[in-house]
Amino acid sequence: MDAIKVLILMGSASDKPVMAKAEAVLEEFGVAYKTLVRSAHRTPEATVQAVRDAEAAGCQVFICAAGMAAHLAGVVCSKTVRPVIGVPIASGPLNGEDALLSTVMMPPGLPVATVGINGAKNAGLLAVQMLAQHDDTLTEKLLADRKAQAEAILAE
Ligand SMILES: Nc1c(C(=O)O)ncn1[C@@H]1O[C@H](COP(=O)(O)O)[C@@H](O)[C@H]1O
Repeated sequence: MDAIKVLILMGSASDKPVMAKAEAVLEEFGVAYKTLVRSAHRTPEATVQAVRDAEAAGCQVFICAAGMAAHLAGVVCSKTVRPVIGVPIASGPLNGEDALLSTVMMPPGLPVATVGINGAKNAGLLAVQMLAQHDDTLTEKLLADRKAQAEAILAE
């Protein structure tokens, strides 16, 4: 795996359209990332291997997206002490409420920073904010982004 700062994992290729918003944020901020489809349920060994490979490649933050019984973020969290951001995906008959609860309700000792249902954009921004703790250039870009958001509102 080439050097990366963020690994995006998603439980199914059907999650890709939502997760494109996280990829767009990382591209906008110039953060090196990789995206893989891996499932804690369907490909458990490959999921663990992806975490190991990503850490060896310098990964600092994991973003894990899954719908329905969303165990991917929790399993990744069990394999790393890097921050894990969980994105509950709206899929299946419960429209993401199942994924939200199964992602956010981690047992004490294993935190997953969970964004809203389909909150892929915020997951990307949160990853950038984590990386910005040790990167002044990213901090400046985040401040410019907040300013642009405020100006867009005030111009309406
Ligand atoms: N929740 C999980 C996990 C997991 O948690 O490991 N693996 C796949 N999935 C989710 O199942 C949903 C339906 O998947 P399919 O569309 O492939 O049937 C997807 O939203 C996926 O993230």
